[in-house]
Amino acid sequence: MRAKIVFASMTGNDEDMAEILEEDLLDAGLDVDTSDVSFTDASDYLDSDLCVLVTYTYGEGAMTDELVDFYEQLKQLDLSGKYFAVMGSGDKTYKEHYCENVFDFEKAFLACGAKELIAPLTVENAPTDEDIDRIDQAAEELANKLNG
Ligand SMILES: Cc1cc2nc3c(=O)[nH]c(=O)nc-3n(C[C@H](O)[C@H](O)[C@H](O)COP(=O)(O)O)c2cc1C
Repeated sequence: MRAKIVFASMTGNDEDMAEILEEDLLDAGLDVDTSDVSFTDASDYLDSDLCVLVTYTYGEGAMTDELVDFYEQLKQLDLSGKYFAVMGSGDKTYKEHYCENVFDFEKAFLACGAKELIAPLTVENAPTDEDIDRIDQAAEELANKLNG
């Protein structure tokens, strides 16, 4: 099974999350490729069974240019038969905009026909030990569902 993880990160929190997930999925025996959204075309997901997006949210949910480009590419894809998961870091002081881009991408993947394997995983700012445990558990759930 192949997993493609794409991350968007300005200050490193989402990159850290993506790296933790990558290690977990590799340990679970998946073939994993991880890349920065700025250097990735959404069509790269077409080579994978599991499509993952890990993203920040800035500007009260308005997407940054790098995210808009990727989002527009994603919306053109037919991902039926594939699985996806979304996660990301935000800050609850932004209230209704907390991790908004994570949920924007969840909707986009669903519209592309992909099947969601786990609930969106959100983290406040830098992942704590508890958050890392949650990412580990999410990876285990993903691997079990993919292999089951
Ligand atoms: C100017 C600015 C705007 C932000 N806007 C939001 C927001 O709308 N919603 C949210 O959940 N977090 C918001 N955040 C918090 C970041 O998403 C959070 O710090 C996240 O961990 C950054 O991830 P990164 O380290 O991967 O870039 C904002 C942070 C800054 C500095």
